[in-house]
Amino acid sequence: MARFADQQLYIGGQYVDASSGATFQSINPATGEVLANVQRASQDDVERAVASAERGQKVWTAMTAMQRSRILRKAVDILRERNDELAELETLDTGKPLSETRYVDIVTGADVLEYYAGLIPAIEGEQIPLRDTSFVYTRREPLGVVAGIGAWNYPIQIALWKSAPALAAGNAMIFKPSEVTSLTALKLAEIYSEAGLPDGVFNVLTGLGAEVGQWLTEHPRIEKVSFTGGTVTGKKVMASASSSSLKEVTMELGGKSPLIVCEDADLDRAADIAMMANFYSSGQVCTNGTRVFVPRALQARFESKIVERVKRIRLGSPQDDTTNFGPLVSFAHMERVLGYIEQGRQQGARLLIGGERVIDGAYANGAYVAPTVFTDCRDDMTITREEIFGPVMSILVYDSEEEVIRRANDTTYGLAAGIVTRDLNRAHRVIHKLEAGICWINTWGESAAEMPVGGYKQSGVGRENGLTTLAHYTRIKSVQVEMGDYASVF
Ligand SMILES: NC(=O)c1ccc[n+]([C@@H]2O[C@H](COP(=O)([O-])OP(=O)(O)OC[C@H]3O[C@@H](n4cnc5c(N)ncnc54)[C@H](O)[C@@H]3O)[C@@H](O)[C@H]2O)c1
Ligand SMILES: C[N+](C)(C)CC=O
Ligand SMILES: [K+]
Repeated sequence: MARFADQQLYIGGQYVDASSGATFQSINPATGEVLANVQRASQDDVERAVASAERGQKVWTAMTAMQRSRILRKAVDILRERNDELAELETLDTGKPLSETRYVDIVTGADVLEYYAGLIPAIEGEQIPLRDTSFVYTRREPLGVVAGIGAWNYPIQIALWKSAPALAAGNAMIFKPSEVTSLTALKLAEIYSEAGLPDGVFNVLTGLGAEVGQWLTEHPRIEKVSFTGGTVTGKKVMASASSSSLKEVTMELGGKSPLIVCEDADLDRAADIAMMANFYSSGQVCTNGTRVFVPRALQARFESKIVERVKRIRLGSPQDDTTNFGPLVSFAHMERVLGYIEQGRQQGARLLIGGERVIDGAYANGAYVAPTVFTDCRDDMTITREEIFGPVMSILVYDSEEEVIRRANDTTYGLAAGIVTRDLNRAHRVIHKLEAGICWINTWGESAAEMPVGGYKQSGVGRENGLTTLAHYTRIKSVQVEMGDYASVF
């Protein structure tokens, strides 16, 4: 018996049954409990959602900018009022501790929605003078119906980071959450309706990526897909988006990001940054700095600071307020991470701490993996080349600035990078040479609404948040006006 009722689709401002008749389960990874049977959208349901979105978008875009801004700001207020309730649901579905979800997941989503709601009246065109009798003006028009496809690690935040700019720009969105964590995206749909969003402007289709995700990506009347997920999947999405209707894409993909500790760094600060960059959300954060480069002379001291901090981690039940390290998102993901840890051992990395599944007492019912640190890692190891997306830190040593920059960039990814040093000349000199889209100096992880985020190389295409993202949910129409004569050569 599931904890919650069967979860339906959300189309046209209401819950509706999927026509597939099929469901999948959402599981609480801390206990193995079945949270809900979630309906799987069919291709007919995708058609229903697109038709509803087209109708809703016409109502939405006919409103004034201030009317749209007020509705989205009302949704912000409701999100903040319901923060704790939504956090508890997110914790159940993801396994992330309440000490995170109460203060980060809904908060950072609502902040981005508030940011874009405020920008709606600022969406403007230009006037370009040509001559006394003629000028051009431009219009920034919405794309129409767009799709969002989310990953499982920050479900409601990702749904908000995609829908906020899309709706602010006057579009309607069909959002597919990850089938691993589908529950809070449906609550967001409820909240948008409660705030006054016209029916059909935000729809949620729960279902599998290879089904619903694919159908959305290929749909000829969907103008853009904003995708968050792994690079392998992202390439599939980009291929079908271009081969189907040449729709625009935003890709927020994987990473294997470097954190460079310099010999003049405050080593306690460097260790604190490395801990947050590897073990927050049990290591399931795309931007994590999982390759920690340390000067050879500081290796032993840095290792001991890391070990003492890992021993302080409070692994526990996500519902316990004192817990700061929960299970991984699923048992399948746990097995993937344990497989990487085994490869690290086999390929000669030296295990400093962790390295196994946690099965003491009740933890045996959950997908718990101990926070793990390898050292003496080489650039050619699987654990330093592939994204693990779990609580596994790899420490590598280096001897010169030139060498560490070269090695930090020696990856097909380019999502994030960071450096810890007291020398700000060196900080900017090195950061400017690192091939990454999201960079931090003497810090790690903060991602304000104003900060555009996205990857270089195979970590992504386009950006989320910041001014630039709003522009990418509009298209420019240029209009030339001629007030003088018109001469034909015929
Ligand atoms: N760059 C970022 O902002 C960011 C943020 C969070 C997670 N991620 C990345 O996401 C990955 C982990 O998330 P995940 O396991 O959910 O990723 P995933 O690629 O397995 O799935 C992501 C989404 O894509 C859907 N999907 C799967 N196959 C599809 C297809 N053929 N067509 C369309 N959609 C399809 C899934 O159903 C899911 O909703 C990691 O690589 C992580 O780095 C990146
Ligand atoms: C946390 N988030 C989604 C912004 C980045 C990657 O996981
Ligand atoms: K789940």
